[in-house]
Amino acid sequence: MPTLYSFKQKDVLCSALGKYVKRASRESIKARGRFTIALSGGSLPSQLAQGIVEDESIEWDKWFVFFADERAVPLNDHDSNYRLAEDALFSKVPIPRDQIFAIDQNFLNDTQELADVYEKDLVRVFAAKETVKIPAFDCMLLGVGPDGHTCSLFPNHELLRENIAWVSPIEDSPKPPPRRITLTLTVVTHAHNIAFVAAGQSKQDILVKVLETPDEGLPASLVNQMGGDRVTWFVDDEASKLTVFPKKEFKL
Ligand SMILES: O=C(O)[C@H](O)[C@@H](O)[C@H](O)[C@H](O)COP(=O)(O)O
Repeated sequence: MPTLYSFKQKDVLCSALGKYVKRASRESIKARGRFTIALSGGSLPSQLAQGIVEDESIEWDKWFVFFADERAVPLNDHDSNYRLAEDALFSKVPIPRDQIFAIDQNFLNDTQELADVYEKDLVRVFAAKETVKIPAFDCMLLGVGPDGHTCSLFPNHELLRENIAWVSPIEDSPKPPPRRITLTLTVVTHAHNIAFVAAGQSKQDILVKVLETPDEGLPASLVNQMGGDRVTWFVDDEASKLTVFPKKEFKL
């Protein structure tokens, strides 16, 4: 069963998220010598940054950063998830540039190629598909949309059934921009630690659906079910106002 933490104030939420990520980083580096993390877009990069940028104990040189999803746009475009993360995080901490995996700008016109080339980056870091059937990220950081989408996995989309590719293209995202790439559900749910972050009134209804009526098969519910106790929700009291799902007290 997932863990739900709800915080009165957004800055306390961010600092708790930061503690969670720092612990995952410490434990992964101790166990495997590095920390592999996938970031989403939306408000997540700045929420994460608030909780970690000032921490001097983080071993940034051991971080390998991927994107849970990315829009097929130039890296300096306002729609780029990379740009969000660059502004909020990468520009402020010394993660080695060659350990930050952005999409390849040469393939923006062909989302299948864009996804395949990005998958090759995963293969380089996690080893070949023949050796590692599914890459296991140390930490997967996700947002959730009001429709229950997460990454670029949208409700009722055929992509939810993809179980061979690690990275898939999508050309018809209901949320603009339509052309994107995304980690597949298989990869997302295989991570050691999976965290959702949701804040504000606009998340009230979707939290009730995802946490209380998982049978609707929404992408965020599927991650919740498949990830089980590896899934942690960081929400604010505004977002969790309507849910009766049991909340835990945050202690780390
Ligand atoms: O690619 C996208 O369309 C966004 O990145 C999206 O997936 C985002 O993660 C959610 O909509 C939640 O965003 P917020 O947490 O900012 O509400």
